[in-house]
Amino acid sequence: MSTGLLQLNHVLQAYGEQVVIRNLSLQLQKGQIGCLLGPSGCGKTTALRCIAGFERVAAGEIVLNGACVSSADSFVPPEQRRIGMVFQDYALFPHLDVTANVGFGLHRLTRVERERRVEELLHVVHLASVAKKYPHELSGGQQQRVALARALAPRPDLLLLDEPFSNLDVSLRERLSMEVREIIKQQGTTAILVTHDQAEAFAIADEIGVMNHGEIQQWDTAFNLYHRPANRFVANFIGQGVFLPGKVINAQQVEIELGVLQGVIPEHCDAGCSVDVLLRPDDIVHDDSSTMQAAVVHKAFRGAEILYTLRLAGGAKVLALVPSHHDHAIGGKIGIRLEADHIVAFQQSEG
Ligand SMILES: Nc1ncnc2c1ncn2[C@@H]1O[C@H](COP(=O)(O)OP(=O)(O)OP(=O)(O)O)[C@@H](O)[C@H]1O
Repeated sequence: MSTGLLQLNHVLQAYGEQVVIRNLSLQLQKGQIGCLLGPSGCGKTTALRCIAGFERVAAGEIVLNGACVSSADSFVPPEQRRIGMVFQDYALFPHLDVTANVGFGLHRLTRVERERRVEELLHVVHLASVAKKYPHELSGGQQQRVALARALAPRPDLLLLDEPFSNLDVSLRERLSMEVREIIKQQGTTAILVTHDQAEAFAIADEIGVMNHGEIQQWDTAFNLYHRPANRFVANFIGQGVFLPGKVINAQQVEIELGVLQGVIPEHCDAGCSVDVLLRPDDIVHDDSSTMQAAVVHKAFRGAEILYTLRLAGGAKVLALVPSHHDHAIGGKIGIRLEADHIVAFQQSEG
């Protein structure tokens, strides 16, 4: 069986006494885009720096293309790892034009080969028209595409992207994220992105590792992180939602104030067990004909939808994502219905 292009096995890294990443394991197949997502200080950048070879690991191993590049007693320097990097601040050479920036790492090629590769990449990143411009003459989005083209030019085995869009405004971020995914896929490159922005992670990555306190909490697709979070941290960190108290009825049913949910209940929960049930804003449907009424306490206009915060009769609050033509005033009541097709619940004693 293939071991993948990149494999981290139980990596541990520390700055002095402070352990920054622990028991970090992941695997990426060739051509796959992975992402490390987590709050500030959780160790994402350190993990990326270990993969790049800017930091050594204290235990565990990093295997690239079948060869161990880092362990407690072996270390391959960064320049021998065939890794490309894209940073938050682009790090372009200000005195070189776009063509020279992109061609910078191609000194091993002949002049003709180099020109051909640069031309090809400028076409791929849609920058052929600014080939002779200098970095300061470009927009932030254009500069980041130059940085991407420069990193991809030498055909690295692995591309690392460290918060590549955090200097860009939100609308551009989303568009560029999708564009960057297409470019990486078109080049067949394997990549890892580090970000604290889940929209960015969802737009780019095939699989995402949610990190907290130096550990991966769940490595999964965006869909599963949202719909099947492995623990409370992932449930809270990904998407929006609230927890409502519930009682397990049997192995397939949990009762909450809004009704009975069908699905798989948490392990070790018998009938009568108290649980916290996660409800996403899309689990609550606005329904004028429903007898169940909830009071509008807050509303956030999102364009196509309004995110309502609603108070149930028993006092608990839930969120509901409702098409924005259903415009209700704060203080008013609306009919709602539970429409969740599975159960996400954690035992009340669970941390
Ligand atoms: N060179 C260093 N020396 C000592 N401690 C460091 C060093 N670099 C990072 N740390 C510490 O390691 C921890 C993880 O930092 P890291 O930059 O990996 O987190 P991060 O998840 O990338 O955070 P952010 O999203 O804020 O960049 C932090 O507590 C940080 O203070």
